[in-house]
Amino acid sequence: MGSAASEFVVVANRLPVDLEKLPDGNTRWKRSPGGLVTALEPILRNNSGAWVGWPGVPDTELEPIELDGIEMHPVALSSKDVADYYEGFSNATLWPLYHDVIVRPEYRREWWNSYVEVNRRFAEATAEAAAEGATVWVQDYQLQLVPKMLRMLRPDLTIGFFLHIPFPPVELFMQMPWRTEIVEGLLGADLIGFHLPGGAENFLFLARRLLGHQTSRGNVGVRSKLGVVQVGFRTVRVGAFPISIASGELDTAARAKSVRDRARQIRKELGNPKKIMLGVDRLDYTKGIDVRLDALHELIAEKRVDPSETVMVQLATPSRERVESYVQMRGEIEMTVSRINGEYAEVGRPVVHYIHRPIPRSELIAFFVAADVMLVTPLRDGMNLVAKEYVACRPDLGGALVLSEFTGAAAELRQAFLCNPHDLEDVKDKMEAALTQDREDGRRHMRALRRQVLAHDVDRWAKAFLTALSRDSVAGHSLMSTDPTD
Ligand SMILES: O=P(O)(O)OC[C@H]1O[C@H](O[C@H]2O[C@H](CO)[C@@H](O)[C@H](O)[C@H]2O)[C@H](O)[C@@H](O)[C@@H]1O
Ligand SMILES: Nc1ccn([C@@H]2O[C@H](COP(=O)(O)OP(=O)(O)O)[C@@H](O)[C@H]2O)c(=O)n1
Repeated sequence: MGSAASEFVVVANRLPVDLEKLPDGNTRWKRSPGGLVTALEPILRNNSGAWVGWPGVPDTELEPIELDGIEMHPVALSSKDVADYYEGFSNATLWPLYHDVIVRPEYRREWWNSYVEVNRRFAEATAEAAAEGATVWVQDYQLQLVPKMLRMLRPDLTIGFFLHIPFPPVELFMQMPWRTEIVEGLLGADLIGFHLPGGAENFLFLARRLLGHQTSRGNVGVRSKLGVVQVGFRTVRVGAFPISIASGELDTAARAKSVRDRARQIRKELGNPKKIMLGVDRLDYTKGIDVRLDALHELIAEKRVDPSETVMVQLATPSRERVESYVQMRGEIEMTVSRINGEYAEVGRPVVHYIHRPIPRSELIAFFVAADVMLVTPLRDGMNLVAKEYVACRPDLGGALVLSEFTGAAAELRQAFLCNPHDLEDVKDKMEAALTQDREDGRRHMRALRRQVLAHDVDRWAKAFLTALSRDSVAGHSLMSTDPTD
């Protein structure tokens, strides 16, 4: 442990910034993709601490570096680690298994071995970075073994773990050949957080049935009524903490004149259509981009949507581009975009505008402000921050949100046009209803949605989790204790 060791350490697969190697041989840092970084970056920026993570490029050893007030501790991954631990076990085994087996998970021993080895490297790097008695917050499915490994290296630490994706139903989790090791790995934490009570309850059941631990029974609450697992003399607590966004910052940004001007300009560049529909996602098969495209295609064919008045913009950040299921899905989505445009576009006036590259944050906010209908249609999603970002960007009370019931966000955003992404007729009906909603009804719904998103921001999420974690370390709870953290 060095003298500059930190009292608060976040550990995540990625650093909040990726190192980019430029063609001229120079390097620069750019924002990493995904909602985990969106949520945690402002928290660490505002509370000094360290972040342990991979800098996003393989075979690169870097010294710790301070960026934007955060002490970054890069963990190096070789090209083979990236193939086996990141693309393999994390994103071709765990990701599909935890997202309801939308594609078939692959169980390969060499990927598992790499997962164990890389988790050990993260645990060792964290043990180095953390001060005596520090609080460490481990993030997500890529690092489920770290809590136990870290506890063995540093029993003095308080360790929290948060899972950003759904925790699957027990019957699906039981497929996992290394299911015992994963549950044991997580139980190294003092507090394990999930987005929703259902995930926490699934985990409690496994701790009881698979490992034979005594656990609390009954329902887990939202930010309250934690579950408990007794692991020898240690008590591990389990809870539901739905993540959110820096909603106040986005609300302010969306009110800026420059953003509103840009939103108007976007409308003009799109040909001033009557209605703009928007999708914003990493290009991932869980996000249901194909679902919304198919729904639009049929709505146009059935003459329920007029392609001369309505356009759709799909902003898709490249993601996990070498994983086979992602390669295949990209091909299918691009084919559908071409088919819709081939059948219904006019020269210079596409129906679907598709952008497959990251776009700057300010530009994204302007798109949220410009869009009449936001399409969030995942087949399964842990939370989905995009839905909350859209709502935060609508202080004008305009716009409408079509939201899949299979997102974590749907548990909170009840005033959206909720749809079942497995039922195309339902998606079509909700898209049509959102496009044709009465202005006053729309304002009423948006006001209710905004109340939820502005009141429950990412600071509140972090505070709820960290308060529960610190109480846990001091109080030493008994098996059946419940302890509201709100
Ligand atoms: O790091 P990548 O492989 O490029 O993936 C990006 C992130 O995707 C996932 O995000 C999840 O976290 C969000 C915030 O809690 C949540 O809203 C969303 O539903 C999840 O899918 C992944 O969990 C992260 O680890 C990745 O960094
Ligand atoms: N083209 C895009 C798509 C998403 N994003 C951001 O990436 C994050 C996605 O978070 P999310 O929780 O909805 O989903 P994941 O990608 O984390 O699964 C949001 O903060 C989006 O604003 C972006 O900046 N540009």
